[in-house]
Parts: sequence; C-alpha cells; structure tokens
Amino acid sequence: MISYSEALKRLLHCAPLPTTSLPIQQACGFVTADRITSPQSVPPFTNSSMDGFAIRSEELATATPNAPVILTIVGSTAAGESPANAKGGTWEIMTGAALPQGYDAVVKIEDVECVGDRVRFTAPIGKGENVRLAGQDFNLGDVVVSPGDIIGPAQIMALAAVGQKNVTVHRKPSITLLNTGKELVQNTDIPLKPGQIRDASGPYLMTMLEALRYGANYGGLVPDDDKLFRARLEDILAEGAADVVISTGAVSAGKFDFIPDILRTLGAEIVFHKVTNRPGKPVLYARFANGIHYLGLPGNPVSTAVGSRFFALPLFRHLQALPEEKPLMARLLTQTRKVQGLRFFCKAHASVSEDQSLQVEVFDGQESFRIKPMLQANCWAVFDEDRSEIAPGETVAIYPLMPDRWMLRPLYA
Ligand SMILES: Nc1nc2c(c(=O)[nH]1)N[C@H]1C(S)=C(S)[C@@H](COP(=O)(O)OP(=O)(O)OC[C@H]3O[C@@H](n4cnc5c(N)ncnc54)[C@H](O)[C@@H]3O)O[C@H]1N2
Ligand code: MOO
Repeated sequence: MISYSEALKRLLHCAPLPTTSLPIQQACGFVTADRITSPQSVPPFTNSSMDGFAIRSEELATATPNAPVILTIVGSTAAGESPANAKGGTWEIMTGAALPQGYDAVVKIEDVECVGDRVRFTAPIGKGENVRLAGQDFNLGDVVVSPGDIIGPAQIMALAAVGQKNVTVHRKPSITLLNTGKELVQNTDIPLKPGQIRDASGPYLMTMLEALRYGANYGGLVPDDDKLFRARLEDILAEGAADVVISTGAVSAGKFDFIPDILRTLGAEIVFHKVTNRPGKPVLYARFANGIHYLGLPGNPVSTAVGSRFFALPLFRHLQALPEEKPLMARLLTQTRKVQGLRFFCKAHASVSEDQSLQVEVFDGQESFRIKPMLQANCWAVFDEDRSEIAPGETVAIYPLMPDRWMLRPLYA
C-alpha cells in the first residue's frame, strides 16, 4: 500500500496527450497549447460608445444652459459605415460607428436639443468622452491566450473578436467506462431479487464526466466473470479508441476481484494497487505498453466518487498539460475523528461565514456505501494520513465536489 501523494506522483508520470487544432467554437473546455497574439487592433477603429453627436470638445468649453453652443449637423454615420472626415460643426453618430477624424468626443442624444439641422449643447464635455479608441481593448500583438489557459466562453469571445479561426489545444482523453458486478441491475423497471442492487456508480461516473465536458463511452456492465471481462477489455483495447479505461468494482481482495490478474495477463504494468485512502483504498492504476491508462475504481458508490475525483480528474488534467489542482483552505466546524495512517476524503459542505471566511462542515455518514450525505455536500474535505483527531477551528483542505472547469483558474491560480 502506498500513500496518496506517492500514488499521484506515479499516476502523473506520463506525457500529456498530443495537440490538435480546433475551430474556436468547438474548443470550449479544452486547454490551449499555443500562445495566440492578436493579429489586429480591437476595436479596429476609433468609434462612438453612444448614439449622439460627435464634436470637438474644445468648442463646447463655454457651453451652459444659458449660453448654449449651437452647431450645425454636417453628416451622419451609422455602425458598419466607412469612417468619414470631419467638416466642422457636429456629426450625427450611432453607437459603434467610426468617429470621423477631427472630432474627439461624443455628446449623448439625451443631452442635446435638436432643431432642424442645428444642435444645442448646454455643457462642456471632456476630450475622449463616449469614444472607444482603436486598440483600446487589444493592441496588435497583445496576448489573447497562453499555453495552459482553459478555453471558456470568455476566451472564445476574445478569440472571435480578434478574428482567430482555430486554436491549438491538447486533446482531451477519450474514456471508456466498464462496470462489474453480477449483483447490479441497471433496468429500473426490473424489481430487485434478493442479493441484487441498483447500479449507482455507473450513472454517477457517466454523468459526472459528461458534466465536466469529458464524456465517456459506456463499455457495458460485465458480470463477475473473469473470462467475459477479459474478452470485453480485449475488445476495447483492440478498438484503440480509449486513452483511459475506467472500471468499477472487482479490485479488492475477494474471490471475484479478478481485475489485477487480468491486467497482468494482458501485459499491463500495475503501477499501484491499494492506496492509504478512505474511502477508495483498493484503487488500482495500470498502464499498457502502448500508453493506455487503466484506472480500477472500487465499486462502492462513494469510493467511485473519490476515485474519480482524486485519481481520474488529476490524470485528465495532466493529460491536458494542466498543473496539479490546489485545494482551497477552510476553517473546520466539526470535530472529526479518523483512522491514523489513512487519508480521509469526507463528504462536506463549505460555506462563507459571517466574517466572510470559508468554513466547512464535515457530515456524519462517511462510509463508502452512504450516498445520502452527498446530496448535501458541495466539497470534499481532505485530512492527511498522520492525523486522527481534528478539532473545530483547524484549517483543512477542501476540493469542490464538481470542479467547474471555467472556474479552475480563478479558484486555483
Ligand atoms: N478482505 C477485504 N475486503 C475488502 C477490502 C479489503 O481491503 N479486504 N476492501 C474493502 C473496500 S475499502 C472496498 S471500497 C471494497 C471495494 O471492492 P471492489 O472494488 O472489489 O468492488 P465490489 O466488491 O465489486 O463492490 C464493492 C461494493 O460496492 C457495491 N457496488 C459495486 N458496484 C456498484 C455500482 N456500480 N453501484 C452501486 N454499488 C456498487 C457492491 O455491491 C459492493 O457492496 O472492498 C471492500 N472489501
Ligand atoms: O475504501 Mo472502501 O471505499 O472504504 O469502502
């Protein structure tokens, strides 16, 4: 049995997946591999931020309600029209229209009075007011995305604004999920016979991976039969589509826990089996000679949840060349007792206290078969191996139950 940190070191001792080029709108959730600089200025031209009248600010220096400055409208420009040249007077202008050269500010339409082709200005205006300068957002050559950035809607907005068509990203792992267990019943229309249970870990993993924009191919439910399992795994390996195979169940010490032996006979190297974790101790990680990763998660639902959160997701991050996730720290509210020597991953609820600091409540019912506390949880509180009693007030590491991919940077930067 090895420690979690040693297991993580071995798990992440592999190269990221190759890069690929994607149209920007298909790149949401991917990690950039290249630096992209702006090939143009944004805005591309100086323009108005308001509907109103372009003027020379110095001409309005003396304007008051009693002594207004009256200027003649000499032209009009709407968004999408070519920039015009100033001809003195004032120029009717719409939001987003190019500011004619020679004007330096725009007065909002609500602040003037129009009589025919004449406009009354009753107040001075600062130079540059209601004007958006060319390049004020992005200058030519400004960095838009850097290697390691997670592409979210904001990155796509920026890439679209600078006219970028494609982006080079790390491929996401292709994942195949297998469930094992002859006690499992997936069809909810079929009543359970004595000894049977519903498959909860399979739907959890499939939807969790979907929600995190990884997605997984479902490889099926295999009864506890080593020959059937071996045949199914051989098919998956032969198809060559999976970067990572994840299974649930059949990795502990029982008569039907056949996965380690089958992996060995198929030539995989068992990199680790059994980690000082609770729950999820019998977790197994193996690697095939062609680089395919195999993660054998224990079948108990919460062991599967911990295994996917603390082994599968770190592996996926690494395969996309992302750095290791860092926890947030929170003040513990509940006295917590644990087995010394095991790292304890607890269903917990983080909240903001009255003094605006992060606090965390660890729930009762931490056993790996107990799903109900997960319904109230929003995070995992993690206690190191060497602890046994942790008192309220201590600071503990917490990890969101479902890391929101768009929030990874602000949360863990
Ligand atoms: N002698 C030992 N027995 C066990 C050990 C051990 O070290 N020595 N470890 C225990 C721990 S800890 C865990 S966790 C489990 C892991 O067992 P397996 O990964 O081999 O999984 P199974 O035996 O197939 O299932 C365990 C448990 O979970 C239920 N299960 C399985 N799949 C699902 C599913 N898809 N949905 C819901 N529930 C599922 C299954 O019925 C069992 O109750 O081993 C302990 N034993
Ligand atoms: O590790 Mo097991 O998940 O304790 O039941």
